[in-house]
Amino acid sequence: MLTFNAQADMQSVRIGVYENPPKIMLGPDGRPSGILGELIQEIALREDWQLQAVPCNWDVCLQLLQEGKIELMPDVAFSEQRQTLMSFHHQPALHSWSQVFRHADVEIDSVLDLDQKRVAILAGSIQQDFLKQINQEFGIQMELVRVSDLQSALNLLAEGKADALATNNLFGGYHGNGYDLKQTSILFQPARLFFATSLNQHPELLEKIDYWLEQWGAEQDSPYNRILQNWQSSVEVQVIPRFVWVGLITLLGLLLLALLTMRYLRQKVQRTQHELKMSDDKLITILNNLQAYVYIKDPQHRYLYVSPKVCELFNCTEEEILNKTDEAFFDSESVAEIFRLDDRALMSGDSIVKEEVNKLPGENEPRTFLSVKVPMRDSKGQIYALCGLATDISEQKRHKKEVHQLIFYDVLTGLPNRRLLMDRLQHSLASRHNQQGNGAVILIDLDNFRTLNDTLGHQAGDQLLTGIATRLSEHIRASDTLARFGGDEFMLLLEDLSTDDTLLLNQVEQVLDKIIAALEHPFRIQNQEYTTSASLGVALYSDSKHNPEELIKRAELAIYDAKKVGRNQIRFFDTSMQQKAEHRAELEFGLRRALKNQEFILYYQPQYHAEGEMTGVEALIRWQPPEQPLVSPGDFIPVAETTGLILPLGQWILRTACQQLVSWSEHPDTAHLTIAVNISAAQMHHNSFVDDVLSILQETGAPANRLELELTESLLIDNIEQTIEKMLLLKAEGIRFSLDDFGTGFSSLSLLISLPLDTLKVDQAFVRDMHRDARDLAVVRTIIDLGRSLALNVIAEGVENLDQRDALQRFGCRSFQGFLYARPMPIDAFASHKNTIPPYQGL
Ligand SMILES: Nc1nc2c(ncn2[C@@H]2O[C@@H]3COP(=O)(O)O[C@H]4[C@@H](O)[C@H](n5cnc6c(=O)[nH]c(N)nc65)O[C@@H]4COP(=O)(O)O[C@H]3[C@H]2O)c(=O)[nH]1
Repeated sequence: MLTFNAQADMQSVRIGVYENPPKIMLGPDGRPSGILGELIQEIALREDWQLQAVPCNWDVCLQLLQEGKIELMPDVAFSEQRQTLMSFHHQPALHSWSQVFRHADVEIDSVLDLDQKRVAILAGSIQQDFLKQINQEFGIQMELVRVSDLQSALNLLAEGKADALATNNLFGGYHGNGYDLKQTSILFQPARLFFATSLNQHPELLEKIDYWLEQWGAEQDSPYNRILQNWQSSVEVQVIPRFVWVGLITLLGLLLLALLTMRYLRQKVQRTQHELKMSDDKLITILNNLQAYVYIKDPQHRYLYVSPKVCELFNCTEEEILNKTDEAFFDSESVAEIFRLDDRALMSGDSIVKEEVNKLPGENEPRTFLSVKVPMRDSKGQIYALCGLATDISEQKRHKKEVHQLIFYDVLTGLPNRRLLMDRLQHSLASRHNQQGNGAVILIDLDNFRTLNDTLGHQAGDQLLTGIATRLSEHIRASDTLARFGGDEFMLLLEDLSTDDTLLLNQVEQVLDKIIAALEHPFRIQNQEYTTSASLGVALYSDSKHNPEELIKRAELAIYDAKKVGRNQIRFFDTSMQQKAEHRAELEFGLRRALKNQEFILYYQPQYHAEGEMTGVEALIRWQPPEQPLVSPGDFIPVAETTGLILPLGQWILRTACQQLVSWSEHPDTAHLTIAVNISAAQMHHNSFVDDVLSILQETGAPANRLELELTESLLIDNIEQTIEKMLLLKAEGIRFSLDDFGTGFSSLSLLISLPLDTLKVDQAFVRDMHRDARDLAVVRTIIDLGRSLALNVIAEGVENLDQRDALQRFGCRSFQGFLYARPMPIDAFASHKNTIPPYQGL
């Protein structure tokens, strides 16, 4: 609070005084001294202020000012923050800057030298804040020793408890000599010094100070300048001349720039360090989780680094592995190979990628590693180590092998399968350009395999197939390929055979003999001896013009031909087979079209009783292609049977015959006539045969007892029980059955007895030759006798003349069919047909 001297109206102004020479201090007379002390005395003199010095240290002075216990505080550097607490005049009372002064014994040239140094500072001063920041910005560890007054700081320096002092330049300069202080180049925070009042208090005091400073600043010989000059002798720099100020600002700018640069660099270093740490961490995480073995070895194969996976593999700790070579971990053979590859990479300087197969002691199976070896170079390009990355691919390898086995090998026999054989054949044909030598494919088809399967079961079949595979494998060369080609088919591919035709045939025949011989010996199937045979089809090749499919087809054609003759046959493919095959293909195509375009016609051949009366007809199919001659069934029925076209064709025949029966049933003259329809094996064995026949009967309304189904002996070979079952079902509906071609096959009497037959047909081949061949005559008589004894109707077909008819009748045959009476004819011709053959006169 300002007080006034009542007598002289003098304003009492209390000023805080602390020891900061040469700027401010308490004079021996108890009055403010130093530059600012004397200055304020000069002003007080002129303004009639009764100046009262209140001794305090910096902190206490500030406190007193806040509390209003002093009016003025000298030597206050202006700052934005202080402006919120105190009020300042405008004209700076003094300029100064902060500077680090070192003890003469301590080396400090730059900010970085402050690291680990004890620097004394006035507690709460602006130097304190700044130096704290320096610590942070530069990442140095400077110890800030706080003191309540600057004298204490000097004492600490004198006692060796501080290495440096950060203070204003004036104070440092003033005490430089006395305390062995040396200026450093660390200058910072230039400051403008003012007298301050508590915030917004006593503006009149500040106004007066401004007034006098302005006055005196302009005068050369003003009290202000005299004070400065007086103190000049005690400090090296008292007032900063303008050019020094500019220099200082520049210096400061540079310092700030340096600081900023340093800060930027430091941040960059920190960032880089951080990034390095991050990538280090990342790298360690990656290495720890990598499903690969990573290592670094020196040129002597000693491990310098191993990833955790390597430790796992060797079942050792990192310490146990480092400095050891692979000799400690793999078997000797593996080690030799590892060293060889390591050395190759180290010597050549090139990376190596290789599959390594190494065996670890104690493991039964070797492991396969996909290994990458990369030589490591120093800054001069010298190789100093080898970095490796290996992945265990054993599982994939095994898996790949299994998949390969499944794709290319037959599961049952372990032989190559069709696919692999085709592949090898393709390869063999493709390499014909470069190689001499012919080749052959031999298709081996087991006879009666189906019967074995049906009678003894699939296991027996499998046993035979594996037995055959083993036996045949023993008789072939390593360069030949034996494959399982299908159910009961094997294929043998012979390569590099002679180019001489005769020699080539000899070679192939030798192999065929070996195959036949190998199969001749009985096999042991389910503890029984089982003898088998095979049909062999051979196709030779000598150039690359063929493709694999074509060659296989040729072998199949040959085997087809072999099977036609019987079992246990060998056939070489020849071009006539090819022609036949092509003809068959054409026929098949034509038949499909014929079915669609309804090019078929049903012919009827009458059957007569001995008395001359027509009893029925045999329906015989004809194919009438547009603008082409009629095709007889002998040419197309076999193709229809093998292609399955017989099923739709058979249905058409049955339906047409049934419609004819319906039409005849409407006329008394024809109502008694029967129609015999030929049934093929494929039709009979088809699941829906019975249903198909019955539904056609129902659909057409034909009388079932007028329909006769003609079966052949060969049809009865397979599935006899099932065939009988079907016959009984149809017979129950009134349908009749006749057996064609009886005597041409091998049917036994017991089979004949078990069949629900109505008619037995004497095959036309026996009838034709009965007068030329006594054996045929005997067969004819036997069949007729047999039929009669079984109470079957016996009909002879192919009767061409009266001699034949008469002889047959003499033997007891009562029914006839043949050109003698009529040829097969279309229905139109049938209406006008009359029997002109006189009855037998002999009886
Ligand atoms: N040399 C001579 N031949 C005579 C005489 N009498 C009849 N033939 C012929 O003998 C064959 C009798 O028929 P198949 O033995 O059932 O033999 C038939 C039969 O197996 C089959 N076939 C004919 N039509 C059909 C049919 O509709 N369905 C089925 N599945 N096969 C049929 O085709 C074979 C041949 O039929 P086709 O050529 O019509 O020949 C017929 C017939 O024309 C004769 O006195 N002398």
